[in-house]
Amino acid sequence: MKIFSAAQLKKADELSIKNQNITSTQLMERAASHVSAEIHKRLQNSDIAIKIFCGVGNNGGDGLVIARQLIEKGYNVKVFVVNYTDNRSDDFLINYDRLKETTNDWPEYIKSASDFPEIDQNEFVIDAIFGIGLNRPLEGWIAKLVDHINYSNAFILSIDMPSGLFSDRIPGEEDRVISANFTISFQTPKLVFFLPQTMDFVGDLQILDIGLDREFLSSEKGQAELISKPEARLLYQPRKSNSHKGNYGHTLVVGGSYGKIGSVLLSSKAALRTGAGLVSTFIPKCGYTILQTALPEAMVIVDKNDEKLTHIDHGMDPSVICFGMGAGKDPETLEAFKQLLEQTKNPMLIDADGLNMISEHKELLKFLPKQSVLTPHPKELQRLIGDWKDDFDKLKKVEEFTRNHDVILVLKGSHTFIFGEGNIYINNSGNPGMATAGSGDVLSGIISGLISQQYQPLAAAILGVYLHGLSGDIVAENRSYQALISGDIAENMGAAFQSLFAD
Ligand SMILES: NC(=O)C1=CN([C@@H]2O[C@H](COP(=O)(O)OP(=O)(O)OC[C@H]3O[C@@H](n4cnc5c(N)ncnc54)[C@H](O)[C@@H]3O)[C@@H](O)[C@H]2O)[C@@H](O)CC1
Ligand SMILES: [K+]
Repeated sequence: MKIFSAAQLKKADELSIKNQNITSTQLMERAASHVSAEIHKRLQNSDIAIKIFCGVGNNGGDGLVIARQLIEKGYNVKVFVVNYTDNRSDDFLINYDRLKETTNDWPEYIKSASDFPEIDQNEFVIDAIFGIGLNRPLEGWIAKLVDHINYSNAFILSIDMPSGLFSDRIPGEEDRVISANFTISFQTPKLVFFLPQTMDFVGDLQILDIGLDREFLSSEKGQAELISKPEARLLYQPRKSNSHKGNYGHTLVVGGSYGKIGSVLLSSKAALRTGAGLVSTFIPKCGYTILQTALPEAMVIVDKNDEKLTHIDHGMDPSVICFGMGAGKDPETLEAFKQLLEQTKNPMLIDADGLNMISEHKELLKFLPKQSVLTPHPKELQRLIGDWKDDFDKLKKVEEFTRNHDVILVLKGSHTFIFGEGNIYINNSGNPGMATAGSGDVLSGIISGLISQQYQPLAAAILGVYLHGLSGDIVAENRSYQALISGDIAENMGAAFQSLFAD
């Protein structure tokens, strides 16, 4: 699903009105009807007290339509107009009149802090104060109203965006933003819903298709693309029945040091479970018995050194090399890594200490094979590209980095971002249980396993990240977030592949 800016959404809005020959009031009615139907489905005629806070623009207009429709269904609704200006949007005014025709309990006006209603924690608050039209931080009593709502502990549903959240910048530390439990957003998600600095304001997220212009939505380039099952499924390459292991490539996993052989084991197992035809490992001698015993499907070649990598003479022609897990940063390992980079022409996957060595020796960047996949977590990224001002600045800097070095970058996080070929992809699978040791090693193995099966590196990164999260979701469902360990993610890749096509 594409993610559009506020300006693009406004354009989609206008085009829909024109091409579908409807009025903006009709579009608002359609959008808000989807929301009230959703609320009705979940509340099931409950008699919970609903307080709807409406701004005086179109987000407030949505709130008025939702209020009218819920009142018509018999819900206990009280409407408050957050009167931040005397200028009302046309659709606000039309729906204000319609609401007054529906109920004798007219909206109350909030013009200062003395007008704030009490909000009980057992009530249900709908936040329709500001949407994508927000253009400056909230001030004065409006900022205080946001605190008042947030501190009530009532359940908060935000319409389109949590009020106070900008669609194109990070709020300042003093800025007030509604902390929603749930956000229902129109047509496409907004980029800020997925950025680490702003995602917590959003709560659970639901996107409602309000029928905006299809042609525009499909032809317009988005700011980013959200990867859920339908998008991931499109990347999948079926296996031919007439094939042999040679068709699925050879992944060479290089890494490990004394005490850290498990990382190589996890990556190798994940590559095999993802479908790599052959997996070999190159590790220090101390890991030989461990690997041969724990993973008999993998071949093992050992370094001359017992405890660390010093000379990576693999003597093979692998489809992809997955480097860095548990490798450490010993000077001899650094030298061996440098030689490996110089010798390798195929795209590589570089993780963990591979990334750290590059960060400390930036001259290595020029030896990176084109289209290699780098998989940093935020700290590793910071070492690699330096500091950033905020999450928007980070996106810009990573895009520049991937362009300058012709690489794919997978920025791991609760929503993992994948950067490549001028685009940003945001992963929508996975769960907090996956914040566990070795989870990244498994991801490296999965992506390498896909590259070895001739997926393009970018496609391998996007699909690999999605499958990794999906497998983690399947494990968490059976085992809980707490009990999930990274080996489970590798073990459950089969269920993840099956789930990709389950519905
Ligand atoms: N596809 C779409 O774009 C649709 C949009 N609709 C709704 O319309 C909303 C956008 O409506 P508007 O453009 O009227 O904007 P908003 O309702 O978000 O904001 C209203 C106005 O408030 C003023 N304002 C901004 N920041 C302020 C601040 N800090 N303090 C005081 N005043 C401030 C601005 O003049 C702004 O235009 C969407 O979020 C959505 O809820 C829906 O009705 C249907 C379809
Ligand atoms: K809102």
